[in-house]
Amino acid sequence: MKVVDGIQMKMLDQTAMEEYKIPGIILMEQAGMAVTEEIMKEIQRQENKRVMIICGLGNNGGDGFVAARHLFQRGIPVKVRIIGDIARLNGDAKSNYDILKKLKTDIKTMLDFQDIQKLSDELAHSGIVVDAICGTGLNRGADGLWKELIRVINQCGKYILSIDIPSGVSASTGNILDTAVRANKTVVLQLPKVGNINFPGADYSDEMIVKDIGIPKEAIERNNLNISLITETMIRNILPRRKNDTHKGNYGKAYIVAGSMGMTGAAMLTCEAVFRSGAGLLKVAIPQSLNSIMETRLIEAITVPLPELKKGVVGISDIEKIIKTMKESDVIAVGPGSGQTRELEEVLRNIFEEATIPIVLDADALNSLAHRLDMLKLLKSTAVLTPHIGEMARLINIPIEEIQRNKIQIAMEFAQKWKVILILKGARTVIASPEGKVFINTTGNPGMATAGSGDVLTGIVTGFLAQGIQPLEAALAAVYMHGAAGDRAAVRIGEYGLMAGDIVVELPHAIKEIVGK
Ligand SMILES: NC(=O)C1=CN([C@@H]2O[C@H](COP(=O)(O)OP(=O)(O)OC[C@H]3O[C@@H](n4cnc5c(N)ncnc54)[C@H](O)[C@@H]3O)[C@@H](O)[C@H]2O)[C@@H](O)CC1
Ligand SMILES: Nc1ncnc2c1ncn2[C@@H]1O[C@H](COP(=O)(O)OP(=O)(O)O)[C@@H](O)[C@H]1O
Ligand SMILES: [K+]
Repeated sequence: MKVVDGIQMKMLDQTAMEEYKIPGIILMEQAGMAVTEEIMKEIQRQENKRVMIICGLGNNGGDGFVAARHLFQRGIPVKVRIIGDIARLNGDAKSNYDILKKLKTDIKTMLDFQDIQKLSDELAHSGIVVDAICGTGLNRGADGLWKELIRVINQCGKYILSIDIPSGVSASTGNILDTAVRANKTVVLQLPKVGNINFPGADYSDEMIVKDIGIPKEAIERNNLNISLITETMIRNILPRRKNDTHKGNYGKAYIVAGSMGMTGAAMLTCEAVFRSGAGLLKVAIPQSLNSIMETRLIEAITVPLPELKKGVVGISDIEKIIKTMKESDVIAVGPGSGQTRELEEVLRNIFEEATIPIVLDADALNSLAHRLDMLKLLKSTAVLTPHIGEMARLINIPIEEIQRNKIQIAMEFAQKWKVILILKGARTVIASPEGKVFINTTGNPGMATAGSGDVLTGIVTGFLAQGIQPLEAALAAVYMHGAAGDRAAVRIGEYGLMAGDIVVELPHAIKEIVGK
């Protein structure tokens, strides 16, 4: 499913109106009707059926006017309060205001703090509050009267339904510009906005329902929208069913270079995830002194002990052995628990120069790259980078907070600039492709914020790549399944005690649910 930012939604509205000749007032009518439908559902559930609709002066407010009219016609007690001077109403919103006025509904404007206080008193008698203050048109933080209005709405304790996006949330990023309405439900118009999906906007949107307002599918396709939500259907189409007449050779040879003294566990988790995502064979290169630990725990993998220059870490002296095994493999992953050394940079340089297979780079491989991003230019094959936000900050030398505020834009620019697939991990992982496509993942839960869960993701991407799934598709499927496995684990044992190993345990079940066997 496509997701849009504020600008893309405006373009889409324009395409519908200008090229498909759909009058804006018809779109607004459908938006208002969709909202009415949802309000009517809530009215069935609420004892107090009085509705208060709070409108701004833009088209979001216009949607509110339409809903007010439909509720009025159905005999529902409804009041409309407008924030700002109605002399500034125009276009379709003005037309709908005029109709409401003629119908002699209870409409008042709010121009000062006293009016907001009056609203506060009135809200005590309302059952449902509709937030139609502002939608995709938000252009700055809600301050002054708006701030007070939002405070009063949030404190009223009534059921709050937002139209399109809770007022105060940026549709393009999900950031809260100062303050925002905390909705119980958001009726999202036509397509989800980035701000409904990304945090913190997703928390403010709460329960969401996407409603068609009549923008033609063709118009949506024509706009070349570059952001999508990863859906279950998408993943079902990516992950093939296993054919009967096959052997382990058909499911690929994965090669992992991971682990160092004190971090053998990272390598272990990655390797287990490789097998649990269906790869046929796995070789793991591990510093010699750690080999016996690895062999005891992971009996299915073949270990390739590396002679060590320094005890417990991979070094440049190992490179010939690494390259030789790489040339016999279908995918290589480097980094989980590798330890950050100057030597690892050199190991990476050699791998980049020689590899013709997909490369997955995680953790210490990314930290090593941070000083030498230019090395990515050496790549002859596709690389998938899996930084969390801290690693991303180190990679591009931008503060964490700035990346957090602008995840999509930053991920997109990085993937395009360096021609890699970027998996920017977190609560709502963003995947960006060299072609400028961006995907947002919604599976996963805070229980996964625990040591080693990133190593598991690296193993899943590597496992899917080993099986010949195309890099972007492998990244999408891995991120989705990683979250889905985490969600299963959270259902079983809760979020508190969830450990990375639990994600590995649930992974095959999560895959089976999607693939069917
Ligand atoms: N043809 C269209 O464009 C349609 C738009 N629709 C609705 O219209 C919304 C977008 O409408 P608009 O672009 O008119 O804008 P909004 O209605 O979202 O915003 C209203 C106005 O508030 C002002 N504003 C923004 N931030 C403010 C702040 N912090 N403090 C004070 N004032 C502020 C701006 O001047 C803006 O024009 C969508 O979210 C959707 O609900 C729907 O009616 C469907 C059709
Ligand atoms: N709140 C959350 N919601 C969804 N996924 C999460 C959440 N917290 C963490 N995750 C996922 O867990 C993984 C954590 O990875 P990472 O930080 O690299 O862990 P580690 O370095 O310990 O292996 C990422 O894939 C991330 O998307
Ligand atoms: K709104």
